[in-house]
Amino acid sequence: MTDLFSFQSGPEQIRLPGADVMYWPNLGLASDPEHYLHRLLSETPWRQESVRVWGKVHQQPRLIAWYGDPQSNYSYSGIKLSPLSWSELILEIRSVVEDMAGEVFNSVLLNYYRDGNDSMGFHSDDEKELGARPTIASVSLGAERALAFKSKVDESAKIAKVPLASGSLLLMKGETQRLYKHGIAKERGNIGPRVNLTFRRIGLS
Ligand SMILES: O=C(O)CCC(=O)C(=O)O
Ligand SMILES: [Fe+2]
Repeated sequence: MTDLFSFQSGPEQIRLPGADVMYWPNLGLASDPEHYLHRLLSETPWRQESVRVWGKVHQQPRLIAWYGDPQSNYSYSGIKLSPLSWSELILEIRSVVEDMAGEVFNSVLLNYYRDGNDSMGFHSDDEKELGARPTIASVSLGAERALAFKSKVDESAKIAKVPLASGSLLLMKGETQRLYKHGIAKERGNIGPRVNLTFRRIGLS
C-alpha cells in the first residue's frame, strides 16, 4: 500500500543572508495534516491573552497554548505562561520534528489563527530563556499563511515571504533571531483556520 503522507520532500534552504532557515514542505506525519489540525482545534484549551506592547495593553490577535516539561515557564510581552503537560498527540508530532531537526525540544507554543484577521506582529524569538542562538522548529497545519522575514541590520533589504504549507516544517537556527524579525500578516479573503506549533528548547531555571 502506498502511504501518501509517509514520504518527505525537501529540505529547501531559504535565502536570507546570515540566517539559517530550512523548509520541508512535508514533515511526513503519520496521517493527513487535516487530522492533526482538527484534533488540535478541538483538544487544546485555547486562550486569548492580553499583552503589553509599548506600554499599551491589548488582546493578542490569535489564540495560544503553551505545553512543555514542568518548570518550562515562558514569558514574553508581559505574559507569563506555565506549561500544560504534554498530550499524546503533541508528543507524536514532537518526535517526528526531533528526528527531522536532529535536536530535542522541551516546550512548544501553539498558535491558532482563526481566519485571515488573526496575525502575529514582527518579532524575534530572542527571550533569554532560549539562549543565544536558539533553534525553533515550526510546524504548520491548515490554511497556508506567509511567514515574513525582515532584516534587523539592513533596512534596504526586501521583506522575504515564505508560504508555509499544511504539514510543513520550518527550522530557524543560528543567527536567524539576531539578524531577522518574523511575523504573520493579516490576509484578505476567505482564509480558513491555521494551527502552528513552534517547538523550543528553553533553559530550565
Ligand atoms: O505562526 C507562525 O508560523 C509563526 C509563529 C511564531 O513566530 C512564534 O510562535 O514565535
Ligand atoms: Fe516567532
